[in-house]
Amino acid sequence: MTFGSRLAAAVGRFGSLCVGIDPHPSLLAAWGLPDTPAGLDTFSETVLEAVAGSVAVVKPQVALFERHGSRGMAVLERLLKHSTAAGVLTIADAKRGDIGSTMAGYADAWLRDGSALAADALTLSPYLGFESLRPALTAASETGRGVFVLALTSNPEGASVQHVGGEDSVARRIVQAAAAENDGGTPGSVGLVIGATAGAAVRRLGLDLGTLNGPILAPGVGAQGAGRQELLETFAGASGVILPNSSREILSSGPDAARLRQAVATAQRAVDLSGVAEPGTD
Ligand SMILES: O=C(O)c1cc(=O)[nH]c(=O)n1[C@@H]1O[C@H](COP(=O)(O)O)[C@@H](O)[C@H]1O
Repeated sequence: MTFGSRLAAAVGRFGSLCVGIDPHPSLLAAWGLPDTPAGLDTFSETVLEAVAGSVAVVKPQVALFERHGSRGMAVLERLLKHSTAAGVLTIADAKRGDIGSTMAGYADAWLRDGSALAADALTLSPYLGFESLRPALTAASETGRGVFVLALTSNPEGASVQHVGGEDSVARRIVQAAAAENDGGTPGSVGLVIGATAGAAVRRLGLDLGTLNGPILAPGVGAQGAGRQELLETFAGASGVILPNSSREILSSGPDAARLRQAVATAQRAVDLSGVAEPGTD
């Protein structure tokens, strides 16, 4: 079964919220945990336990494991395995992108069966050229995994690259290139990352999100200020699954499991777009 189909099924069951597992040093401190691999492990397992059975997908932020070297990455390996065992899909947020020959190494690490770091999907940066991502696209397609390619990121600096080109902007080309990877039938497994805060740019650059036939990861909910209204405005023209991601806002309610669950439920309600009229239709 493809990632696109597995994701659609999981979202149908649990809703579309993606919970980011971002063990920032400040959050570890707030939870009374040491900034060590053991602290990361307790943090990650507590979040997973709180969300298992109620969310479709988690997104561990790789940098925050990598800063602890091999022992941090071992914690991430365990988290990926335990998430799968708990029936929660994983998006490894590593934002990988390299020249083709060495991109194959990243693809083997994150998207191949038997790799200790294999996740259900991986975030990719296309700014060495979309085609340089081919080894990851191939590995994902061969193993039933997915990718999320950065198109319009939620940080203000992204505009200096992604908005370049006017009507034929860099972001627009990324959207078109990703859409070309997804055939029209089953839900595609080549997704995009578009910040939930990027609605004005989506409109100004004229991005057509209706033809992607793949999922869109939408970080920026909560700590970065986006909510239901921003999601509606940004993704009014989209047709596939939208995965709003919230990390710090949810995580700051830990370490108490009941409070974490409550924060997840609150975020799920905030991003639930079902039954909401589209802007301008009321
Ligand atoms: O690829 C991402 O996930 C990502 C892309 C983007 O444009 N903006 C963005 O914030 N992210 C990630 O989404 C998460 C957002 O975290 P919070 O702002 O704490 O909810 C972090 O892990 C970011 O690295």
